[in-house]
Amino acid sequence: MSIPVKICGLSTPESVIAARDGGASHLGFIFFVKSPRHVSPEQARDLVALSGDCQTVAVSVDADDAYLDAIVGTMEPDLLQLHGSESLERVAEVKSRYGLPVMKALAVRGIDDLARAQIYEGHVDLLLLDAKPPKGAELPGGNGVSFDWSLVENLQSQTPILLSGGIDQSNVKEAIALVRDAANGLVGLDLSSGVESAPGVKDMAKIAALLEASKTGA
Ligand SMILES: O=C(O)c1ccccc1N[C@@H]1O[C@H](COP(=O)(O)O)[C@@H](O)[C@H]1O
Repeated sequence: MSIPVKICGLSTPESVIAARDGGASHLGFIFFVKSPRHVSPEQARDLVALSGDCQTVAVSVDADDAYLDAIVGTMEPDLLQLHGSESLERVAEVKSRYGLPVMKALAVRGIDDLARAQIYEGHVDLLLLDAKPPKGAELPGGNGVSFDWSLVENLQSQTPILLSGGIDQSNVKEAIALVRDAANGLVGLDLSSGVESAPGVKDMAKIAALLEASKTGA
């Protein structure tokens, strides 16, 4: 059984097509200027035109209304991923301003971080668990690091959750098994640097291989 997989940080037509044709459920576009994966709203709009049946996701980090207006108005995403320290109040504002589903990313290192997931229950449409960035990292996500996945055993969420952070060829089987065995809300995977040959440079063969693994589990 295939599980939902979001391929994030897409910035070229080739990578969008590889993710789409490989069977990705979601395509993510990064709006964060410090990221090597950053795209403008206009670039994203042109890439979204190639997205087929995939859900398109605009990833922002503590963005203000003006920036979100430009992103939403130009790219017309299906889903907004909030990857900063957006409060419950900000999440509610964003949901009502755009009328779009929201996925809140949470940075996890220890068990206490998972408790915060509970706060967003019922207020967001999806949660994404990513590893806390390493000390000194410029990016809040896309750092290719994983948290201790055994922590998710402690989770009980009614809100669907994507597992994220450092998923690549070496650990994708374990990640798929976690999702397939889960009775706690984990429904799919989200990955970015694990399908790259260099920061921001997607590798089409890696995209195809990881998506194939999500179908077969092998
Ligand atoms: O990828 C980025 O550059 C990025 C920048 C700002 C916010 C979020 C970002 N990426 C998100 O982080 C996860 C995990 O990435 P990785 O697989 O560890 O490289 C990714 O899926 C994006 O949602």
